[in-house]
Amino acid sequence: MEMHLVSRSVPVSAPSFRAVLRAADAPRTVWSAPDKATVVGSGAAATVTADGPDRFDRIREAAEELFSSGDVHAGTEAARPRLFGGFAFHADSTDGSPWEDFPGARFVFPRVQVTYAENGTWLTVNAVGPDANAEAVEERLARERERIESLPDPGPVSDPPGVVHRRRTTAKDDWNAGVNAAVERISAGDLRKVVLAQALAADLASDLSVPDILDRLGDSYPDCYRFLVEPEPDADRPQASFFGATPERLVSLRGRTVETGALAGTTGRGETPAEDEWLARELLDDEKNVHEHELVAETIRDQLAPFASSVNTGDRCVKRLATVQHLWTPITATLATSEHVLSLVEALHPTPAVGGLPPEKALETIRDTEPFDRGWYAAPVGWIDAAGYGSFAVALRSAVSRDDTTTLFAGVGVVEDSDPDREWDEVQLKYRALLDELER
Ligand SMILES: C=C(O[C@@H]1C=C(C(=O)O)C=C[C@H]1O)C(=O)O
Repeated sequence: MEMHLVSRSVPVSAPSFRAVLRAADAPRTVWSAPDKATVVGSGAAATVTADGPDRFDRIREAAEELFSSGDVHAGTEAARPRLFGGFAFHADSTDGSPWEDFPGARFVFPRVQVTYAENGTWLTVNAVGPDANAEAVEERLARERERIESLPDPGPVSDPPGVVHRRRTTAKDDWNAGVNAAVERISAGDLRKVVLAQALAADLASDLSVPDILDRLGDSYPDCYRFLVEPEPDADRPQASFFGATPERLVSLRGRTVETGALAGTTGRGETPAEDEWLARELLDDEKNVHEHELVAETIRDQLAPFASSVNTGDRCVKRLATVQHLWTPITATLATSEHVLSLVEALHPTPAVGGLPPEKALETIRDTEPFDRGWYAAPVGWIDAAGYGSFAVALRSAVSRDDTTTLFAGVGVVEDSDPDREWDEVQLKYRALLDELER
């Protein structure tokens, strides 16, 4: 099929993010980075998917083909054509529950997109295929504009749905055994670090409104990346949604400027500002957490080095979120030659913030230990454009919902002096970000 692409945008008077998302069709898309435009996508004008270890290259090739013949009037940079999506954590396919509908990689070019940018709100209509033509897209744009501008006010944000039942994939004893076995491998010199995760399935008391949750997460976690990814609707199954608010950037590329960072090492929030400060200081001084963190920072620098003419590391500091505090080191680089952002995504994923060291042994330990499929949890989510620039986050503080069950994921870095009880508590703390939006 010839991949002719047509894209048209106009400014619109802004209905709220929640009103637009509530009215969007599946597959719905949300992407919102701190201090950047927020995007809501409705439907798919085109979809590219890939599986297996070559999935990064396959997506890049498909994107290049899609963007190769564009008739684009975007009006503003934020509304230029972008593909939104992500990857599975592991290179082999994800078919365990609740990931049945999620391929190894999937990106969507939204059919209708609303972009909340610094210079106003933009409505975009896209079409792809042999029949795509400017006239039809402009007509659709006029119709969509009328529809969007007359969307009803959605009223107050709904209460959390409530949780009637929780099922853990990992019993406490199994967790202790898994962490202890990993610590033994580390002591034996087989492994330096491994990130072990758990899943928690929450059966809900009433319907979940993903738009309402994402809206509230925007208020509670303004410094996080919010995302929503939906697989192709399937008539035989209720729609699945993967969403979250993650503090971790994997990598952004614009021109030759690369922005990334190490985020690893965790403590809680205090009851008072003084207690917060005390916990932050303790985290900065804690040998175990600093070690766990530095393995991540070093590895990111090593992975970037082959691409870069320079790599710069900022000061290690504390990133304070509503429920946790993390050690964070900003890292920037300048590329030696132009690269596609997916080459950097492939080189960096998974960093030892979510995988471990050495990478192959850590992945094997994860597979042997975790009794569930990570699916897209802890994997790259973000966007790419026609220039090969893009921005990716690590899909943490995330959940998959389908029907009346929402499955949450959270993990912790295990190093030589890890204690299973403390690591268990840290997993529960990381669940809070989303569990607070589900429990009454
Ligand atoms: C693995 C997760 O978080 C990662 C692990 C951290 C840690 O071990 O301290 C901190 C932030 C993230 O890099 C998660 O949230 O599920």
